[in-house]
Amino acid sequence: MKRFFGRVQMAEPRVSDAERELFGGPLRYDMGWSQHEHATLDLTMMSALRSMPKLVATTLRMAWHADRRALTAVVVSEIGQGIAAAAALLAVNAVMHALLGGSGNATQRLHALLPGLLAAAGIAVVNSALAGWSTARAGRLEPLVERIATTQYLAAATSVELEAIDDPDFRRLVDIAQYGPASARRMIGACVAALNGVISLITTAGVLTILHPALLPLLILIAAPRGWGAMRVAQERYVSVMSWIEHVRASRLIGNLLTERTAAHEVRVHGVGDFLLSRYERMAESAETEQERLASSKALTEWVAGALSGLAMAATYGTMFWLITNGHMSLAVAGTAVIAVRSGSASLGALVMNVNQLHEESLYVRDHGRFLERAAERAIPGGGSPVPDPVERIVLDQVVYRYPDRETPALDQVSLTLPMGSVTAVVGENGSGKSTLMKLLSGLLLPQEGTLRWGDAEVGGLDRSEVFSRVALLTQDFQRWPVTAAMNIRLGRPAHAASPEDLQASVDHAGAGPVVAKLPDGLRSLLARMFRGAIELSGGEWQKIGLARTHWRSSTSQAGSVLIVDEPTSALDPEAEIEAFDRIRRLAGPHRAVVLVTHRMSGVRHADRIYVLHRGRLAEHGSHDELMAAQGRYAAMFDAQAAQYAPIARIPRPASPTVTDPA
Ligand SMILES: Nc1ncnc2c1ncn2[C@@H]1O[C@H](COP(=O)(O)OP(=O)(O)OP(=O)(O)O)[C@@H](O)[C@H]1O
Repeated sequence: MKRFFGRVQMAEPRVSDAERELFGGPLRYDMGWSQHEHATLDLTMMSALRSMPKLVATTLRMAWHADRRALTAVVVSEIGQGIAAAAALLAVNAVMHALLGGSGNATQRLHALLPGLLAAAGIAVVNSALAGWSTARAGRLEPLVERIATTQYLAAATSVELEAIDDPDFRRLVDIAQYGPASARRMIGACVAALNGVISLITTAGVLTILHPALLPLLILIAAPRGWGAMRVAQERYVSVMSWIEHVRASRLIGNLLTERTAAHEVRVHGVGDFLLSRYERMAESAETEQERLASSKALTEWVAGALSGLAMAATYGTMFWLITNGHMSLAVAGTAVIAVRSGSASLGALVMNVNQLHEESLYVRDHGRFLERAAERAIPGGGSPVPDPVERIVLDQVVYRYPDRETPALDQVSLTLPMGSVTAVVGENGSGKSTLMKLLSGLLLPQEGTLRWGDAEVGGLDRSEVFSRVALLTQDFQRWPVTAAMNIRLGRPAHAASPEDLQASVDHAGAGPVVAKLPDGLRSLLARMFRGAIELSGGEWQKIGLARTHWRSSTSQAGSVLIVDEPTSALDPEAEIEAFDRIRRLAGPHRAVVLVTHRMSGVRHADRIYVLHRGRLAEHGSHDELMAAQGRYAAMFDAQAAQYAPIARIPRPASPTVTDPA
């Protein structure tokens, strides 16, 4: 009994050997479905029914905002279908009476049938027209709701502070909420179906009560086991999905790795392909065993539900037989009742399934709503004062910045000045805080202590979109947009319309002329390997396009701007690197400051001022000559790199390991 009526238990996940070998145990993604685990496992028929009105209201509100006329049409047509179903039953009743309860000869009886039959046929035509109307209007509503929800999601994701994007909890919410829009779309369909189910159930129940009051409880008795069966099967499926979601993800991860372009080299040369494929098969086999178990369990539950429903049906027919033989019910009413009971139990079964689906989808829609709320809390504030004009310098004073999940600050009491027209270099070992400093300078992060001022204005009080408009960024991992070469450059300032000819000066400045000349369609060539006919550039060629984009942004910026370049030459050959540093230096102008971050010491020696960071603190600063004379950290770094190019007197060879011959 407990097998069928007890609480559905979460099965202990069975980890395949392949998973243990690869991941050290089950992969546990802390996102998506697992967040719904408890909400979903709580799903009982009562809790699902209790939450029904709220869910329907949420969906209807969304649909109302999307297109109120389409929504009204759907509701009207669904109510119309319910009324048509009731009218059809009454027409059937009239036919039954004419057939079984009428008087006269056969011809007269057949004539008496005609009005009922004609009415039933007319109602069927109206009903199908209403169903078609509902389908067409719901077909408009569904994509509309999905589009609105997707736009809300994307707009919210792009409007938050960078700090939120770096926050793992927020990222998780971003991941989960992506399923919301599709669920909102499916909820419309489920809602319409549920509405249809409720209306036809009410009308059928009304007709049955008119026919005989005893028939309504009997209808419930027939439908209840099927409803229970549907709910039980759904619960078992949820629990299985919960238990197996991590394993499904693990095998999907392997599948992706096998086909990913970035892994293609090692998959082939290191023989990783065959190895991972065999693990994939073993993991898939254990998932198939679970599917088989689930199918058997479903078959058994449905059989029990069917048997109970059959017993209830027998009891119903028995009662009807008793009512007829004792003269409490006419044969005609009994005939109509049989049809009404059948259609009523089908409606109830479908309703249970739809409520079930509504509940499942609503979990994702709720996540979507939660994400929108959290994103609004963490959005970059709008408004603020304009950036002063002119700005003579940007000044950091005793700035401290600590990442949310870190104890030690990434930047600790850092002070520096960027005068317009100057080139400032920032150097330091890995993890010393250079990139964090660049994020602060570009307005992506705000100081937690100390001040950052554009002219006399504190950055926190400025209109951030104006600050961004004064910044040009070129980082090592700059975006390689899958669009044409021209658009790749123009996206440095997308709001500024430009023809490929307008971009030529930027191409020339970046030394990207030969790169563009090689492209089949010049600047109009598509740069994206995933599309047919597109071209893939090498890392160094991409960096030249990136530099052209930076030039385009700088050349279209207003007075008082800053150009931030972070490791811009890592993929360039030595000659191109020297040229690139020269071009970047030339971008400094009377109203533009350039900040350069690099590990290439040769690139910074011509900077006006060099700042050396060490473990988030400013270790020293000065010109190249001053810092070399000081013989501190900078001089040590510079000398270490220079030594690699010094003439080699004698290359010491490492001692060969002694190999003993076992023979
Ligand atoms: N998003 C982040 N969340 C948490 N900690 C971070 C984040 N980004 C950087 N850090 C930490 O802050 C410190 C400074 O990192 P940063 O990237 O600024 O150094 P860097 O000098 O640019 O290093 P590299 O030369 O390797 O690029 C490091 O300890 C790093 O682990």
